[in-house]
Amino acid sequence: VPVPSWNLGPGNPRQRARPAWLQQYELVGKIGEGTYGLVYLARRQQPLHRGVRIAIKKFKQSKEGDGVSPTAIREIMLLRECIHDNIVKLVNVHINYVDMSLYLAFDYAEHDLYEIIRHHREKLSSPINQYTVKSLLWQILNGLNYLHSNWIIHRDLKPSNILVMGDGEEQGVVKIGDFGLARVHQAPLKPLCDNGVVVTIWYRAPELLLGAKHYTSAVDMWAVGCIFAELLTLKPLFQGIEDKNGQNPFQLDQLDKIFKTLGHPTADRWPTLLNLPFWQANRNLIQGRKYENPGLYSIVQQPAKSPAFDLLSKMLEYDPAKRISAAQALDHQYFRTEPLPGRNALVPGSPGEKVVHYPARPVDYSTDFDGSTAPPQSNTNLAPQQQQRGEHMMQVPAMHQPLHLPAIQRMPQNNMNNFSSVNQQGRRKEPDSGNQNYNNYQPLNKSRRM
Ligand SMILES: Nc1ncnc2c1ncn2[C@@H]1O[C@H](COP(=O)(O)OP(=O)(O)OP(=O)(O)O)[C@@H](O)[C@H]1O
Repeated sequence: VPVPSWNLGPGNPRQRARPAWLQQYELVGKIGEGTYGLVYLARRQQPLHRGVRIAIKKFKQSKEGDGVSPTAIREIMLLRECIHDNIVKLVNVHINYVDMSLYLAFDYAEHDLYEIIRHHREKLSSPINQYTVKSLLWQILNGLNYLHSNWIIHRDLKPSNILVMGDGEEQGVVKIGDFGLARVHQAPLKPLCDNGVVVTIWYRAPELLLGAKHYTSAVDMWAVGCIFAELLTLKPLFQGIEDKNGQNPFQLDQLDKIFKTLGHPTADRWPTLLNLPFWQANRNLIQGRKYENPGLYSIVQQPAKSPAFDLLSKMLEYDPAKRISAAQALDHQYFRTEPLPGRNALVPGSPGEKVVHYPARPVDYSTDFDGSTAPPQSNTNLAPQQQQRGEHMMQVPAMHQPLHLPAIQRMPQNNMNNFSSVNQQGRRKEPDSGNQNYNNYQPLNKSRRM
């Protein structure tokens, strides 16, 4: 890839200030901002991988200013141990010892479910085809089954954390990302009271909302159920309004939204309910309104007896002990009925169906690694293919400056009558890399397109 004339040369003092690790990349721009840092798009420069896109996460420093945060360290430890088709791959790690900032480079994924769902809802006004829904779900479960089999709970699954590969050899393959808050858990489960609650409110399992002291892998299955419903309807299933002043993790509105759709939980259906701290403490508030007629099937518009509805209701089972596991879900009838799931989720489900072209991830071309904004560059400096993509190579600066960046706007601006703008995204990080033997590794080899 030709380097634009205004790019930093090796003699430039700012260029020399770049750590060796960062010199392997040409920064394209900023693609996102999460709770713990910024995400950039860059291109690899090594001869064998020249031009290959990569997502670089720069972590904010911890508030205490005492170097790389424990969250980041935890993420890396997890990342290094995870290798799976459906888990985003960590390709490089760097700590800048000058300011103790941390950079992680991941394989770049052009799409995520947040944007795919939004495209169907706002641009196409048409549902995602059944084959795509099934293939996405199967791969999410496959990645999750791998994590759960290795005692890792994700805890922050939501559409923006489910990445999908764009054009290329892995097109349409799902990659679970953002394991910032995932932890290796070992039986017996550790108490979590010191951690606070971490799952974004819309995808948060009822036992967490009611103060359960332990996470189990069932919290991820609840989130997958919510994502499954959202894939079917293009709208978040339970859009509770977060009470930021409330007694976290107790979120009455979120619980109310769940109860309204699934009916009020009962001790018959969920015996350990009575032991949950906020159930007892807020009896009057919670039970003020009793919902008895679950309306899930009318919301997702699936026949109550269909395999899709059966699987969904098993994911949204109140009692975490009875909730379906990822391994069981992969074995469900839904995945054995036509259309069968495939490795490339983004191809049409049947001949004659139109291919959907999802838009490329929006990139803020003007923001640099340190968060500063570069003056607009003339396109005449760019190689033809860069001009076509509208890309500007960024100068990579010295890295000692604080980050003061506005988040990239990902909330829908209009056209959203039924879609509350409350905290849709939820934010956190991801992980991966290592090479261990995994007993439950399940390659995508079961269906017709694998
Ligand atoms: N490997 C990747 N390839 C492409 N885009 C990515 C990659 N990893 C993350 N992103 C995108 O970058 C954006 C920010 O990601 P990040 O994980 O930092 O935050 P988040 O998931 O939006 O929120 P939070 O970190 O608070 O959970 C998201 O849009 C996400 O889809």
